[in-house]
Amino acid sequence: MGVVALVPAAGRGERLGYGMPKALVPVDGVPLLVRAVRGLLEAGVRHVVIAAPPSDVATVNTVTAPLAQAGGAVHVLPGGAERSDSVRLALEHAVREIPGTTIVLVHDAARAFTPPEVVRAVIDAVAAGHPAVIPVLPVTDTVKRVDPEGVVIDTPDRASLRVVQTPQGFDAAVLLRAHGSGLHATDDAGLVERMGVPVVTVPGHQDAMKITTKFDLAVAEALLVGSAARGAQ
Ligand SMILES: Nc1ccn([C@@H]2O[C@H](COP(=O)(O)OP(=O)(O)OP(=O)(O)O)[C@@H](O)[C@H]2O)c(=O)n1
Ligand SMILES: C[C@](O)(CO)[C@H](O)COP(=O)(O)O
Repeated sequence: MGVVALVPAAGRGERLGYGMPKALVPVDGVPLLVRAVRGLLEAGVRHVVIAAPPSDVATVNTVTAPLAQAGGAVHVLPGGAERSDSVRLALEHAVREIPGTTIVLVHDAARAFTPPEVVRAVIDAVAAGHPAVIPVLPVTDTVKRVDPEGVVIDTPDRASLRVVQTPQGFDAAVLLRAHGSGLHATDDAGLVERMGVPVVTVPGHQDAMKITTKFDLAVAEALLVGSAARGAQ
């Protein structure tokens, strides 16, 4: 089973406003990207392809080199203008350069605290024969659809809604076809869905939240303090 993880990490992190690409922002001295890749390696992934901010490829190589020494192969290449471009570039690299790639995970560097159990659950479900697998959480707020003026259209039944996380896992050939389809979506499973391929869900985890804003970063720092305190008990 050849599992390769693609890590889109080329975003600018404008909403976080830290003055550097978000993937390199440290939490307790360790960049988000390093934490995300470490989680994948801990889950048993052996090849990780990182789409880095084009101006920071050398820095990303430097910060991730020690991870490769710890038993995984880490490949770094420049990402693209949009997240989907970064994923496509990393996918093309994986298919070209890593023989035997059969299962592909796509995992946001920004979801740096995703527990390895979530990664393993996604891999296991793809290995069991599902062509596309995503981790999800229930929606805890009431959600409304609104028109461009902000007037409510309706209230979808939240029992059928889910919040979607990463890693998203795919049969490699299916993901390659999805990225060559010319379709657009905000996540990789969205492309696969539009091709009519079934996408199944596994339970996500609150710690797999996407660090987007300063508030999210503060939550991540609190999570780390909490887990250090639990470890010391
Ligand atoms: N051109 C891009 C844009 C985003 N990403 C990655 O996709 C993931 C999800 O994107 P998001 O969290 O929205 O990050 P940013 O694009 O950096 O955020 P912002 O919109 O605030 O700049 C991140 O790991 C980000 O680095 C990427 O690889 N290439
Ligand atoms: C892939 C994703 O993290 C699933 O929730 C999300 O769609 C990424 O969205 P972004 O707007 O590119 O950050």
